[in-house]
Amino acid sequence: MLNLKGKAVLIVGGGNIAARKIRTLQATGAVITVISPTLSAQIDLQQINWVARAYHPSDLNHANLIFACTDDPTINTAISQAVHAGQWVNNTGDKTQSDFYNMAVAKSGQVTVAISTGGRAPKLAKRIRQLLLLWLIAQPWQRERSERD
Ligand SMILES: C[C@@]1(CC(=O)O)c2cc3[nH]c(cc4nc(cc5[nH]c(cc(n2)[C@H]1CCC(=O)O)[C@@](C)(CC(=O)O)[C@@H]5CCC(=O)O)C(CC(=O)O)=C4CCC(=O)O)c(CCC(=O)O)c3CC(=O)O
Ligand SMILES: NC(=O)C1=CN([C@@H]2O[C@H](COP(=O)(O)OP(=O)(O)OC[C@H]3O[C@@H](n4cnc5c(N)ncnc54)[C@H](O)[C@@H]3O)[C@@H](O)[C@H]2O)C=CC1
Repeated sequence: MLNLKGKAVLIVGGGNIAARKIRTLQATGAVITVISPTLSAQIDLQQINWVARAYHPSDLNHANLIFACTDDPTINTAISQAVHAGQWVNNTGDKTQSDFYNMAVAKSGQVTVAISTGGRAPKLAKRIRQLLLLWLIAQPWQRERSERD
């Protein structure tokens, strides 16, 4: 639960995983910059600043939060190692090189439930999220709330 409104978030790489991270970040009001020679069709150009080239270490300047999402483990590692004091990095290909990582989030009405497997089984976290969401939607407080609203 980070408040990322107005924070500078840098995403290196513009593929499938970047697209997923961007979907989650969009709702937070973060200012998102993507550095990548290519961009997945799943990424909405209106929601990000796209710099269409390969990563350069100076790209890290001024970023609050960094996601290394390229398909090149050498680049992802270089990014993890180059972050400055006070910056937090998520190497999406290697949790041992990450200051933080992401949880699966089930949100319904006022309730948010986040699931972590400590990086051991992300697919299981996704499955649990899907089941939890079905359960959450069926709870009486959701109906009471929509009757009140
Ligand atoms: C450490 C972490 C870092 C981070 O990304 O923050 C991480 C790391 C890795 N994930 C890998 C694989 C997959 N990850 C997913 C899905 C999700 N992964 C997410 C989080 C995290 N993934 C963090 C730990 C979370 C935890 O504690 O469990 C979720 C929950 C949230 C999100 O991404 O925002 C999101 C569910 C979204 C949802 O709820 O829908 C799927 C399924 C799919 O894509 O459908 C697969 C295919 C699995 C398969 O096929 O078995 C690999 C192997 C890469 C490779 O080598 O191929 C690594 C690398 C490694 O293990 O270090
Ligand atoms: N954390 C997670 O949930 C998961 C993480 N992964 C990791 O994510 C990595 C990326 O996976 P995908 O997005 O599916 O790959 P992808 O092939 O769809 O995208 C890779 C992107 O990186 C860009 N790129 C490559 N070299 C670059 C450079 N030097 N500078 C800037 N951008 C560069 C490419 O242009 C492309 O846009 C995988 O290699 C794997 O390590 C994979 C599955 C799940």
